[in-house]
Amino acid sequence: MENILEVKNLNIDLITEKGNKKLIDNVSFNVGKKQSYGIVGESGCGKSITALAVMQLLSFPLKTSGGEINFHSEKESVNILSLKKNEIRKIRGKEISMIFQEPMTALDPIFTIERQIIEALKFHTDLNKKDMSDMALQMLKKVGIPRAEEILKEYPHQLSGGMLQRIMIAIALICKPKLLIADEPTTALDVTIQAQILDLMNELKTSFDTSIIMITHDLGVIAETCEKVAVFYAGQIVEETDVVTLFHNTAHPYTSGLLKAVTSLGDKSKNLFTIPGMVPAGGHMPKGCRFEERCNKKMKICKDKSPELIEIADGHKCRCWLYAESGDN
Ligand SMILES: Nc1ncnc2c1ncn2[C@@H]1O[C@H](COP(=O)(O)OP(=O)(O)OP(=O)(O)O)[C@@H](O)[C@H]1O
Repeated sequence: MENILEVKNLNIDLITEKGNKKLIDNVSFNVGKKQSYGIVGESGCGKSITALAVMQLLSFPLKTSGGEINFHSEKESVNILSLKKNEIRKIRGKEISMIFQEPMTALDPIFTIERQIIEALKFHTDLNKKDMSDMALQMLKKVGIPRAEEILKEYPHQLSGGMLQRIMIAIALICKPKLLIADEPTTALDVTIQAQILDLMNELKTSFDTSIIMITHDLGVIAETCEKVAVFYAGQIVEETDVVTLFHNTAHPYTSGLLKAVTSLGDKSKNLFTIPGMVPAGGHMPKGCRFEERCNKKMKICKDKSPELIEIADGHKCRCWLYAESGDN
């Protein structure tokens, strides 16, 4: 499979008066053309800042401190990290779009829905006003908005959270981007609306041939939408594989913990399972495995030495001493 995005040894630092703290540590992954790639992990693992780096949207006190983010459009291949501001603007919103968790804060309360949808068209195309309005209308219909003509003239506060998220998707897709990054797109919504939005994204992915990076803390969302998954923990990838293997042949104890937490939600006879402890904060990483303190399979070596991300089976990578030859007690 050809790749649309190749992230190589990405490092992101937090700049502080006492020096820089590494928040993302040598993260590498590839997203295939037309593929849905999931990034999953608890809050604070570095999912969102990785996505912001792909859009070149990190701002002080965060900065990329190494690596490459190679984006392969139809026309050319570019390293996003080396693009100037005017160059990334041509890609952002056109070739790569992003949907955020909170549509209400991402939309501007003082502009109509129509104005917000055609903003990207104005910037990236030479279409006249009538054609832009027609496209906005068609797009609203595509994302399942009823009374689309009327809604175009309305303002964000007049619409429900589910409707606003559909509008965010319409804005993100209006220029037919090759890559769509969805950062917790359903977290703020009711469960039934969540399912509708995920169905819609799956449908649109097929009709627009878009690759998707789905960022979530919810393995249920991953199961519904993704083909390949990276599990993030404390600024590193700890497991990467196809979605079926992730659920049926789980390797990393952290992934097992996340899965156990989801399955215990559906079983009323059991207490809710949570992984004990917390994700270590950036700049305070332990010397050994970052998950060691919380791990129910830890060995002596885990405290002393950090494991590498290695291929444990075809296309299945894991960062855990359980799978390394030298991982004896
Ligand atoms: N603007 C910022 N200033 C300082 N630290 C930040 C900033 N943004 C993120 N961080 C830190 O970077 C780390 C990763 O944050 P990030 O938001 O990427 O996590 P996440 O996995 O996406 O979690 P969430 O789902 O809560 O957003 C965290 O330790 C967070 O505190």
